[in-house]
Amino acid sequence: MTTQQLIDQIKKKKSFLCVGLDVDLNKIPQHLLQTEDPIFEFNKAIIDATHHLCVAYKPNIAFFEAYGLKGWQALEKTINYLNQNHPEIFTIADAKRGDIGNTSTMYAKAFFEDLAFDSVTIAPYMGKDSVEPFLAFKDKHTILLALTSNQGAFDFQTKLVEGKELYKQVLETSKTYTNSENLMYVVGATKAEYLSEIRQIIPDSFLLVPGVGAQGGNLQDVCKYGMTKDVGLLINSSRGIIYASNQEDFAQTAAQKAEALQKEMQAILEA
Ligand SMILES: O=C(O)c1cc(=O)[nH]c(=O)n1[C@@H]1O[C@H](COP(=O)(O)O)[C@@H](O)[C@H]1O
Repeated sequence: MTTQQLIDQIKKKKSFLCVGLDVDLNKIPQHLLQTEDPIFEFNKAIIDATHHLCVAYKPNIAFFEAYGLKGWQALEKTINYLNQNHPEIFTIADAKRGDIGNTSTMYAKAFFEDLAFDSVTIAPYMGKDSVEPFLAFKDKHTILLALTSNQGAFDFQTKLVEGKELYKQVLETSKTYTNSENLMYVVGATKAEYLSEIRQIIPDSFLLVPGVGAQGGNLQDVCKYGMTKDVGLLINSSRGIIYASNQEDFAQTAAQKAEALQKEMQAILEA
């Protein structure tokens, strides 16, 4: 998917919501456990109930890998279901990969070609030759971890390296990579106060912003400091939406939570 197609979808739906699919069999409604593929059935129900309210889905690969072969098959069914039924929706493989060049190429093939995701999250710390293999894919997007939502972000990312915070070095250096127009970045919603400075370095790039809801990040602050003329934001919520109910009404309740966020986004876009 091109960035322009994503922007068009945001404008049409008046939403920049990304629903995170972090499926935990201990948290999903009991009745789904009787089905042949509880992970896929859960995702399908959530997608059917929320696709008109969001512009992206982000399956977190850990939650599939944890269930072995069945988990990976459920991931494949989920991305195929999205690509076949909702091709306009932006898909993110939250895999946080990155390795030496030839290995990164294989990761890129796995997520961009075999599974046909639009984007994948990547850890930047192995540098240029670990990121560029992902950037080589046309109309696919590489979402680099810049300043993450968790407390551990302060261990390294905000530390000064040659007089500049490491996450700023990541932003600046990544702009020099071949095909850097295919880059997006992760900035946690819990780090909204850093967004003004981040926008000075990457004024137009899309940001994937996790951490609203369960982690306490604030949507209004993120938009105030991080929004661009083309919105430039994908706000992710996982647990706050998909586990709002663990009863038979789970998909309907998820849709209510998604709609509340979408309405908040619409109000910001129309302000
Ligand atoms: O790359 C991510 O998506 C990510 C980066 C980050 O800094 N913080 C973060 O929470 N995430 C992911 O975003 C999702 C957040 O989930 P909730 O806190 O349940 O909304 C999880 O899948 C995390 O792995």
